[in-house]
Parts: sequence; structure tokens; C-alpha cells
Amino acid sequence: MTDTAMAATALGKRFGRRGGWALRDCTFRLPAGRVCAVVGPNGAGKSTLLALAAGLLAPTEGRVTVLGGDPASARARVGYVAQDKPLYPQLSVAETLRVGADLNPGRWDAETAGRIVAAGDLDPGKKIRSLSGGQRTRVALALALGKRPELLLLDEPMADLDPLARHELMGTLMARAAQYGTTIVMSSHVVAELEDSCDHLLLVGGGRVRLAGEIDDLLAAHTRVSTTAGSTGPTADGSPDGSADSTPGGLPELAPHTVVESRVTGRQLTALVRPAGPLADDWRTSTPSLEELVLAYLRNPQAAPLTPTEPEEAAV
Ligand SMILES: Nc1ncnc2c1ncn2[C@@H]1O[C@H](COP(=O)(O)OP(=O)(O)OP(=O)(O)O)[C@@H](O)[C@H]1O
Repeated sequence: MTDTAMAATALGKRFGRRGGWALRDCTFRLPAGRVCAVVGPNGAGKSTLLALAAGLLAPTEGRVTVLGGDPASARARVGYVAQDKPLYPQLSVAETLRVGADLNPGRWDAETAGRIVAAGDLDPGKKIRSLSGGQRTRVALALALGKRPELLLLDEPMADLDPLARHELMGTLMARAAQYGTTIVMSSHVVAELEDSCDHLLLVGGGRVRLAGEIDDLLAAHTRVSTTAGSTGPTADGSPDGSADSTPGGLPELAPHTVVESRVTGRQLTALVRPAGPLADDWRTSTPSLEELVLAYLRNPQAAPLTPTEPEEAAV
């Protein structure tokens, strides 16, 4: 038993010798028992990261460990649902669950798998190929949870589910995490949905980890500020209406804080910063929501990352 569910050190993956890096220099540690959101723009490297953790891809450089060992040795204890939810199309729903039982002797939780399928009103005799995308997702999640995994890797699990199914299956996942201490790592583009369910965040962009840590810690490290910019006149930025986004670090009023995003509208300056010390008394401050934080980093790919440099460091 280890208190680390997943750790990466200088992890990198390049597809083909001449291909670009899908993932590069990723270092982070995910404690066991957490529900972790992996977010980032299209092509950021989220699926690549999950496939490396599942042992379906081999790193080009660096290392990833899951449940204290290499991904191949942990496979029996890890559930993985890939983005395209691969299943055998010619099998029926019931046959698919039987395969799950056969492949996981001594671990298979038939009751949970059956309950997930039944909640979707699925005919057990229906072939996988005739199911809708959302119904297939339900069967894939039933298979993954039936395995009683210690770590669940889910690549956009909610993408094709209707709102009720999303709510129900998210509830099932959260109950699993709370009852059995299952670690869940799931990629998603719907950040607003993650705030209540996830406690850890990995924000990936351009193949690099840009934010990594407990969501509460990450939110506490950032402050939304607004102030009247004394030296910044209506057209100081050169825009005709005096409204402009600024590049991080570009405004002297915000020094020495790390600026993730700033905007000047007339004489009004608003910004999301990582304070490097006390903030000026006349600044109005508030804590950002998770969605605000993620959107600010997504809009500003040049903002300085906030990640541990060594996996061990994140344990403190
Ligand atoms: N099998 C592959 N061969 C070549 N390049 C690949 C392969 N898989 C992924 N890539 C490239 O690696 C990069 C990261 O892709 P990945 O699928 O991990 O991104 P993602 O964050 O999951 O994106 P999305 O949100 O669109 O699902 C992309 O530039 C993609 O083109």
C-alpha cells in the first residue's frame, strides 16, 4: 500500500521520431484517495498522460508510476476508460459484463457493474454495436468499476452522457471514492462540473503540466484583484477604447506579484495574481472560483506554471 496513487518525473512522450512532443517534462504527484481533474485545451496531452498511466503507451523519457510501481505491474488494480470507450461490438451487454468477470477473477463486483447497467435501462441482450454513445459509456464505466480498481483513469467519461446520467454516474463515482478510497483521475472540458467533485487538479497545456496540486491550495495561492490604475490612462495600452488584456508581468502596478492575467479598462485594472507578499491596502480582492482560475490559465498560455519540481515536494 502506498500513499501515492500516481507520480511522474520529467515524463515525456513523443509520437514517432520526428513527431512533436505530446507531453514533456511533466512532474507531479497525486496522493491516494483523491479525485483529480485533468483539464487543458484540445491536444494538450491529457489522453496521452492517461494512456501512459494505464500502461498503454511507453514514455519516451522520464517515468510514471502508479500505485507504487510501473503501470504494467499495476494493471489489475487500475480501471481505465479511454476516450473512445473501446468495447467488443459483437458482444451483448450481458456478455460484456461476463467477460469483465472472467478477466478479473477474485475481484469482480458483479453487483456494482449490474447496477450501473440497470440504471441506464439497458437491455442485457442488446449488442454493444447497437448502443448509443452514452449507453456505451455506461457499459464501459460498469466494466471499469466492476473491477474494484484502486485507481480509476477516466478520459472524458461524461462527454456523451445526458445531464441526468452525468449526475447519476458522477454520484456513483464519488460514492466509490468516499467508500473505498478509490483514486479517480478524470479528464474533462466541463470545468464548472468539477469544482464540487474534485479535490486535486492537473492543468495540462502544450504538453506541460501548468498547475498541479490540491484545488484548495491552488485557489488559496491566487487572488483576483481590482484597483484604479494611477499611471494607466484610458489609452495607455494603445487601444482605441482603453480596454485591453495585458501580457502577464506587463503592468508595474502588479509587481512583484506573479500575474496570470490582467485587464485594463479605462483606469480600472483587474487581474488574477499569485501574490508574492502583502497586497496593497486599496486593492479590492477576492478568491477566484476554480473555473475562473482554469480559464485564466487557458487564456494565458505564457503565464508562469505552478507545479512541484519534484514529485516528493508536492507531498508536503
Ligand atoms: N497516436 C498518435 N500519433 C501521433 N500524434 C498523436 C497521437 N496521439 C496524440 N497525438 C498528438 O499528441 C498531442 C496530444 O494529444 P492528446 O490526445 O493527448 O490531447 P488531449 O489533451 O487529450 O486532447 P483532446 O482534449 O482534444 O482530447 C496532440 O498534438 C496529438 O496530435
